[in-house]
Amino acid sequence: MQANNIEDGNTLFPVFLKLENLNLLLVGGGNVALEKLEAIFKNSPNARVKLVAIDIFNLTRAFLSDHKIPYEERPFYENDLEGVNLAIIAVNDHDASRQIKEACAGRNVLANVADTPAQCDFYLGSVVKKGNLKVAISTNGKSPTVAKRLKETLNAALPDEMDSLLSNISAIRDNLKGDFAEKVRQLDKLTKNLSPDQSAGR
Ligand SMILES: C[C@@]1(CC(=O)O)C2=NC(=C\c3[nH]c(c(CCC(=O)O)c3CC(=O)O)Cc3[nH]c(c(CC(=O)O)c3CCC(=O)O)/C=C3\N/C(=C\2)[C@@H](CCC(=O)O)[C@]3(C)CC(=O)O)/[C@H]1CCC(=O)O
Ligand SMILES: NC(=O)c1ccc[n+]([C@@H]2O[C@H](COP(=O)([O-])OP(=O)(O)OC[C@H]3O[C@@H](n4cnc5c(N)ncnc54)[C@H](O)[C@@H]3O)[C@@H](O)[C@H]2O)c1
Repeated sequence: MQANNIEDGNTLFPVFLKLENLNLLLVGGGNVALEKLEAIFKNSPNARVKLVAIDIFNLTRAFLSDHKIPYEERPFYENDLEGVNLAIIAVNDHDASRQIKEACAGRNVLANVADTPAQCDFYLGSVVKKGNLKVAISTNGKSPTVAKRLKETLNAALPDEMDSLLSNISAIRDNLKGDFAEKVRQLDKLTKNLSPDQSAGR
């Protein structure tokens, strides 16, 4: 089954993962592995990650030490997938990359294959974060650079007060009385001004 046919429009289904509850294996210790580590730990500081790479670059090694991430400096072995839920394959050898992806598929481990978008079960997104608010952007693999630029635009456009707004609404939400429909009605009314169409809501 093809995970994502990038020729037929954007069929990706976005989700937000709780990486502190999942085991992630990162294969590769070079520049891309470091970028993926930075992206993971910026979002999920308690992510459960281990890394395996033949050679680990100094900057990657420093990041691993700083974040107390377990690693082994050797080639990938299939046993590395024991207990693993997700894998990111960031190696500079296409044959090895494909073989590691096949090993993942054989064990139902979802894999991101950094050198081959067509083989990815999931992509990483470009992430805008304002406190509790998180917006993830994907261009369906067409242009990560455009995703990065959109991130910068949204980051500038979203007010910094977004987090206090979320905290206030969350407190109100916890104290709402009534049945589900009544709660939805009250929350829609309270947040009406956030919609560009201010007549929206019930
Ligand atoms: C969003 C972000 C998340 C992250 O990595 O954290 C991310 N790439 C980022 C940056 C970035 N990546 C690349 C450049 C160089 C310029 C350029 O090529 O545009 C830059 C820009 C830069 O670094 O400035 C090169 C590149 N990337 C991929 C390939 C392979 C290929 O396309 O064949 C190549 C070519 C390798 C080569 O030529 O050798 C593939 C993927 N990169 C993705 C995500 C997935 C699709 C996301 C989507 O749907 O939009 C996907 C498919 C798989 C994946 O990696 O998950 C992060 C945003 C940073 C931010 O937010 O600041
Ligand atoms: N998806 C993205 O965002 C993105 C961005 C740029 C580049 N890329 C692609 O990602 C790949 C990796 O790029 P890089 O700059 O990190 O390369 P790199 O040369 O900096 O690092 C490659 C790493 O893979 C390791 N490795 C190779 N074979 C291995 C094996 N069998 N088992 C364990 N480790 C192994 C090496 O030891 C090294 O640590 C390239 O193919 C590149 O084209 C992807």
